[in-house]
Amino acid sequence: MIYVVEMDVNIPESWSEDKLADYIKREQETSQKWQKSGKWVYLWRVAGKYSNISVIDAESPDELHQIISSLPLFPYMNIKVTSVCKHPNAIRETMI
Ligand SMILES: O=C(O)C[C@H]1C=CC(=O)O1
Repeated sequence: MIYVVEMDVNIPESWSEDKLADYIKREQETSQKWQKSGKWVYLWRVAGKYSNISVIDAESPDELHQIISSLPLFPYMNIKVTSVCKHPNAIRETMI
């Protein structure tokens, strides 16, 4: 199943630079692990916002939740998930 996921990140103002750098480093390691697995297919920055739009190819809603909630910044995100399927007029055979 293909999911389009928008993640808005809200970093608490009280965090030190060191704490933020630690989270960002672990966030990178985790998201790149999923990207290398092939399940996290696209990761784009939303221009002008601390947000991303991602395309995740997960087997089920449970697996999607496992992927997203493994991110260290997960507790600090507002997340919108849209499940998509092939459009009947799409000329490409594959969705991704
Ligand atoms: O920076 C972000 O958008 C948050 C986060 C989600 C994936 C990733 O690598 O970082």
